[in-house]
Amino acid sequence: MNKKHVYVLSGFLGSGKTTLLKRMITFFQENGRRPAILMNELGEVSIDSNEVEEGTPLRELLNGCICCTIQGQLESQLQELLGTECFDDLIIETTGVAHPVEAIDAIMTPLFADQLEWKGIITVIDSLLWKRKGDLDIQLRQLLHEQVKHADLIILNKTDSLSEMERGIITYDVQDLNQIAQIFITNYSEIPMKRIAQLQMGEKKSIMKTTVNEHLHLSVYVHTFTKSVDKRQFENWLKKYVDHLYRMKGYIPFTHTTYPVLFQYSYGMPIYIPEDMNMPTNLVIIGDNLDKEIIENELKELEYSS
Ligand SMILES: Nc1nc2c(ncn2[C@@H]2O[C@H](COP(=O)(O)OP(=O)(O)OP(=O)(O)O)[C@@H](O)[C@H]2O)c(=O)[nH]1
Repeated sequence: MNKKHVYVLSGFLGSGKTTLLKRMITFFQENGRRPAILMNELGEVSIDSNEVEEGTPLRELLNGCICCTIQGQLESQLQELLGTECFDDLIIETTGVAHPVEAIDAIMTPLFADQLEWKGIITVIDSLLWKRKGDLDIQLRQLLHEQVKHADLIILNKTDSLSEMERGIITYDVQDLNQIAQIFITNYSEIPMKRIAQLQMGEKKSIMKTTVNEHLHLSVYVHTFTKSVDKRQFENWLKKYVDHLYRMKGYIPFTHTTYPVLFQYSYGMPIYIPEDMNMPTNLVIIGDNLDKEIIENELKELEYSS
C-alpha cells in the first residue's frame, strides 16, 4: 500500500494558506496525483472550503483547533477519509493559531500513522503582519515565531507592497529563526511547486550537522514493530533521546505483556497504559533533528535482541 504524503500548511490568519492550497491542488492534479484536504477552521462555518473545487475529497474540522479542542474529531475524520476515499496526498490547512508541533501530534496518531508519510510543514508568512510584529501581543508573536521555527519550507507572502529594504530585513529576521528551511519571497503564495513535492523528512539532516548554532528541525518518524521488545531495553534506548523529543506515542508490543501497551511520552514523562486488545503497533516519534535511519536500526535491533 502506498503511503499518503502529508503536508501541513501553517501560518497566521489571512497569510495566504488557502491561496497556496489551491495552487497545490492544481499542481498535484496536473501531475496525476489525487490530493485530499483536511481544513481546520475556528468558526462554526467553513469559509475556505468553497474555494476547493468539487471532486477533491475535503473534510472540514470546524469550531476549534485540531491541536487542542477537536483532536478527537480529527481522528474520526482521518479514519473516514482513509476508509472511503482514494487519494495520494493529504494537505491539512491548520487554523492560523495552530501550534505546529501540537498539530503534527494530533495528525500523526498511532492508529493510522503507518498509512501516512510525513512530508513537512509549509509556513506562510504575512509579511505585512511580520513588519509590525513588534506591536503585537507577546503570545501572538511567540506563535508566529513557532510557526517559522518548525517550518520545513517558508513562504514570505504578500510582499508586493514592501520595499527591497523591507524584504531584506524580514528575510534576515526569518532566517535567523530558521536557518534550515528554504525561504521563498512571493505574492499570492506563488512558489515553484516542485519544491513542495520534493519535501521530505531528513533532506536537511546533512546541513544540520554542519550548522554551528543549535536550531530546531522538527522530525517525525513512525516505527511499526514487527516483534516484541524488552521493556528495560526500550527504556535504556529512550534515555538517549530525551533531550530531543517532543512527543512519542504508540502501541508497543513488550515481551512481558499479551497485548501491545499504549505508550505516551511528553514533557519528559513516560506513561505506560495496558490495553486489553491488539492495537496497531505503530510508534510515532516527534522530535528535533532525529535521524530516521539510525532510530529505525536501533529499534529493529531491540526487536531482534529481545
Ligand atoms: N495583496 C495580496 N493579497 C494576497 C496575497 N496572497 C493572498 N492574498 C489575499 O489575502 C486574503 C487571504 O488569503 P488566504 O489565502 O485566504 O489566507 P489564509 O491564510 O488561508 O487565511 P485564513 O483562512 O483566514 O487563515 C485573500 O483575499 C487573498 O486573495 C498577496 O501576496 N498579496
